[in-house]
Amino acid sequence: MSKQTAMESEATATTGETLVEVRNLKKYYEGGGMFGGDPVKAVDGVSFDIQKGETLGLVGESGCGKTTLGRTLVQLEDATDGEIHFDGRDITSISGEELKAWRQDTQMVFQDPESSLNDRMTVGEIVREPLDVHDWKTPQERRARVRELLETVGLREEHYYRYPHQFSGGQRQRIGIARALALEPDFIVLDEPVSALDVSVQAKVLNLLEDLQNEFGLTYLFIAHDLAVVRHICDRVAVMYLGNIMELGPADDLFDSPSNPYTHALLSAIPEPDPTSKRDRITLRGTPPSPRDPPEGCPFSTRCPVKIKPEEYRDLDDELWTRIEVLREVIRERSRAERSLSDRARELLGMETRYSSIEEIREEVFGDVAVPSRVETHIDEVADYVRAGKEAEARRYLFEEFGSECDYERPELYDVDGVQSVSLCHRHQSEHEEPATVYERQLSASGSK
Ligand SMILES: Nc1ncnc2c1ncn2[C@@H]1O[C@H](COP(=O)(O)OP(=O)(O)OP(=O)(O)O)[C@@H](O)[C@H]1O
Repeated sequence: MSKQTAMESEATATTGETLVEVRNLKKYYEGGGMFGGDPVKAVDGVSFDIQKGETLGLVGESGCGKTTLGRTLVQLEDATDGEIHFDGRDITSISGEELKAWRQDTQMVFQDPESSLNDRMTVGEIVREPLDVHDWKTPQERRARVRELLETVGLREEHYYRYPHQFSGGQRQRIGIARALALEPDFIVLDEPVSALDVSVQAKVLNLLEDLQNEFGLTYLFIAHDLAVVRHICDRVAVMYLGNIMELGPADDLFDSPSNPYTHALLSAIPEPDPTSKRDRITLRGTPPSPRDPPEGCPFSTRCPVKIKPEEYRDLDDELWTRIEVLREVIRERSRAERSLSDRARELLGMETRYSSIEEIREEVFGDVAVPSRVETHIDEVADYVRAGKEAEARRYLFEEFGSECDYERPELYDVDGVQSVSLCHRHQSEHEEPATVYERQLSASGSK
């Protein structure tokens, strides 16, 4: 398995002509409130290319940064750092008239056709607005263009003077698509374009999007939750977690043989259409960390079921290792939670608070497993810190004692499956077992119990 930088691996990810090149893109939202606080790292250094005419899918759990990435690509948000090249030009550094001219080439279609269309404007006015803003040709030509666009998306001429609320969800989404097409863009970000629609209508809108792509040579970034839809419509798929792209590859390869531990987990959560088929389900513990306080190493390290153990604990039983990880997660959650003044007061007075004592946590986590003394002494230390109210120190202690490269080193993107797919995981280094191998072993062990 060859190790590459993100730039190198993405440059070779696909063959065709490149339209969009994204390099180490970051979008941070500065902390609000009186004291500022840490920024929300919504997009935290992503690199990828989009080829002309392709549909790149972007998937991941709610809050992982998909919409922010889409909005930043079309410059509805300013990038905090990094570069976005369109046809070779870095558009993060343009402004004024140049930016306005470039905006014609890129559009965004939003999830909710209910709220994204202005109900006080007629359909004709909504679709015509971008033409007016850009002073496109003459008023007569604009009207003719709108009529043509309505027909292109399967609406009728008489719809011109109606209002959005007079249409169904599917028809409203067609209005949004007609508006996005008005200035003949090259690139469209589709942000959950069919999620709000009935299943029967979803297929029609997806077919329309595919037809439009073929007719006008459009390039799409398709953001979605529904993995079945993504597999159907996308050429390649990028999997996002906590502001990072964990894996990117051709749709069929990624769905049939995922490389990244997070992709394995995400795909295992898809309901199986055939009830007799037995697919192993991977349950992830805990919740994703706050994007204000992401892990230092791999973004997925706090929840990864196949995380690399540090050298000195490689012989430890998997079950005990999982419990140590659970303890780390509990302490992390506690150090993250804001304790109210009344909680602090009750604690100082020795009264019951909503926080379990470290003794209770210990009993719950390690009560039914044998803990060797070389581990126990460290848990004792951690308990002392927690009793003294020093959760941050307890967390640090656990990090230093039980952390591995997954905790303290950010992985590179590695080539997996030849040159088409890349995955962000230390396990792709030759000295480690591949994620799929470890998952298989874990699943066969749990099956034989
Ligand atoms: N304007 C903003 N100010 C501060 N934080 C924001 C802002 N917009 C988004 N975020 C935060 O950035 C992170 C990424 O949000 P984003 O909406 O991009 O995720 P998403 O993957 O699109 O989620 P969903 O699937 O629910 O739409 C979240 O933690 C979100 O709370």
